Formats: sequence, structure tokens, C-alpha cells
Amino acid sequence: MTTLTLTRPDDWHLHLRDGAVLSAVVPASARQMGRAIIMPNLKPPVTTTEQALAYRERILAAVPEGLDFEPLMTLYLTDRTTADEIERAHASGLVHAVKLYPAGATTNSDSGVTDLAKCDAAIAAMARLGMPLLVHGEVTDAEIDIFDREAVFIERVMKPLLERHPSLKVVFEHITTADAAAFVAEAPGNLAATITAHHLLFNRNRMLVGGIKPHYYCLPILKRERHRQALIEAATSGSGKFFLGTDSAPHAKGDKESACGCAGAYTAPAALELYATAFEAAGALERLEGFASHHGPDFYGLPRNTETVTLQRESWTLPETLPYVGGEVIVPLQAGETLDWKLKG
Ligand SMILES: NC(=O)N[C@@H](CC(=O)O)C(=O)O
Ligand SMILES: [Zn+2]
Ligand SMILES: [Zn+2]
Repeated sequence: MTTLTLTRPDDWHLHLRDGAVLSAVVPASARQMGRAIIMPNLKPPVTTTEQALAYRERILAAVPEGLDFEPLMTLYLTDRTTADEIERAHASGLVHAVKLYPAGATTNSDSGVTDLAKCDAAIAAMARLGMPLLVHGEVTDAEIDIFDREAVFIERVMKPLLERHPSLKVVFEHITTADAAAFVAEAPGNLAATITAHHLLFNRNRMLVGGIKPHYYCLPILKRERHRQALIEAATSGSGKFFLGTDSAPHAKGDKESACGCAGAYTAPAALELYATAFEAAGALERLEGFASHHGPDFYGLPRNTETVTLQRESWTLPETLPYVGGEVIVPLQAGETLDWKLKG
């Protein structure tokens, strides 16, 4: 196979940051994706509909001329989010989901939820309105090993949440374990999951063998090979419960290559190429379109895109760095390495 044409994909989990960073990173996603669910973990976080709509305008202003890219906005759930705010968000027609960050679990999650019981009214409103709750699924308990935090989250938080709100639509974001893949596959249709390209391509050896590679450090952290294989199985299964979410998370080179490096992999510039590589290695390229372009909109109740994109079999090398802000640069995942697929146009 030398070309692969598919319905234009969407990215159901994307970080674009704000301010001057937008013009550095929005074009990369707009070139590949039709729409993207925009993560609200800014400083300060996007907690109101008004903030989400203003942020949306700033993103749209950074979309290059001639490209059609629709940011699907989200709110950042806090202990103080009200049912009224959820109603306002839903009524806007532009805010499509609400994000749960357990306080302290990941980048910019300090204002996150300390106890889900405090959000009960907001979550009940979401269940009533059919608005999905997007979940960073890791516990923050200092006693729990970082490699076990997702599996423990299923027992301690995800199961009780779904029992209390059985009709709530939930997306288990960026799943990284066989435990999460199995839990989602066996759950009713209101639970789905996004999977990143990097968790499909790499296990933790890639980050830790032969020297520590900070650009592979993200949260949830890369796991052992058995888990990567379970994710591949889920993504290529054809199940509508699994869909594309890059979790592309830009941080300046200096913030990654540091004694205390930030979590996040910048994958947006070659997102589709990275997914194609993973699907081809699994002998499942024909399943890429469902995962990348159909399952996400179907779950969110949005129309599928009508345009197409074409991947071409062509060797090319990812740049070592890309321009970021204020003279800084950013390192894309797999910088300086050769990929076998390239998006045309
Ligand atoms: N995935 C990451 O490692 N980082 C994300 C936050 C997140 O999605 O958890 C970021 O905002 O940098
Ligand atoms: Zn996260
Ligand atoms: Zn993320």
C-alpha cells in the first residue's frame, strides 16, 4: 500500500496552551485534524463558559488562512463548579465536555477536584444533558506507585463514579494499561477511551534504557510492553469505544530537558503519521479510519467530517526542533527520526 485516504480525523484530546504559544502549535493540528477537544488546563484554568468562549476566539485567530479547524471547548471541573455553569456551557453549543483532573495529578492540575462528592450536582447536570466527563484517570495518593496509579483509579474512582451516575457519558482519557483497556471494553456504551500515539508505539524502555529521555516522559507514564500490546489490541479492535486523542502537550525544550522536567509529549506535527506507524506495525491499517475519524464523533454525537486526508508512504525526517515562543524551541516526539508515512498537502 502506498497511499491511504481516510475521512479527516479529529483529535479528542489536545493541549494548545495560550498566548503566543497558540501561533506556534495551532497550525500543526489544524493541518491534520478537522476538530479537536481542547484541554482547559491553562494557568488559570478555564472554569467558566465565558472563559472557554474567549479562549476559543484566541485559538481561531491562530488558525492559518485556508484551513478549517474547529476547537471543541471544555470546562475544567473544580470543587466549586455549579450545575448552572454546566447548563450555561451546554447551552452555548460550543462547550462540548468537562474535564476532571484529580488535584495534583498532572500539569496545571492544582485547581483540580479534591473530592468528587463536591461535584455531584455538576455531574448530575452533565448526565442529564448528555455532556461527557473527560477523566485524567490517575490517583494522586503518595503511597501509590506511579506505574499503578491508573489501575488503582479504576477501583477507587471510576467504578464508584459510574455506579453513582450510570447514564453519565465518560471518556477515560489517554489510557495506558491493560486494566483500563479491559475495563472500558467490558463497560456499557457510555464509557469510552482515548489512546495516544506514543502509548501505542512505546513502552517504558524507550524512556529509560540507554539514558533518560525526557521527551518520552508524559503522564500517565509509559508502561511495560504487556500494557502497550493491550492498547494496540483495543485501538485496532474496531470497537467504537476507542478513539484518537493525541494528548499532544507542548512544553519548551528547556522545560523538558531539565532536572525536573515537565510531563507531556509534543506529537501534533506528525500525529497521524505516528498513529499510521502503530497501526501498520499491528497489521491493521484498515482499522485506522474508524479509530481516527469515526468513533470519536459517533460517541460525542457529532457528525463525522466529510473531507478526506491522504497519507503517502514516504520517508521523511522529523525536525530536531521547531520554533516555539520568545526565541525558544520545542522538540517534537521522535525528533530527528525517520517516519515512513507522510500526510499530503
Ligand atoms: N499528558 C501530560 O503529560 N501532560 C499534559 C497534561 C495531561 O494530559 O495530563 C500537559 O498539559 O502537559
Ligand atoms: Zn491527563
Ligand atoms: Zn492531556
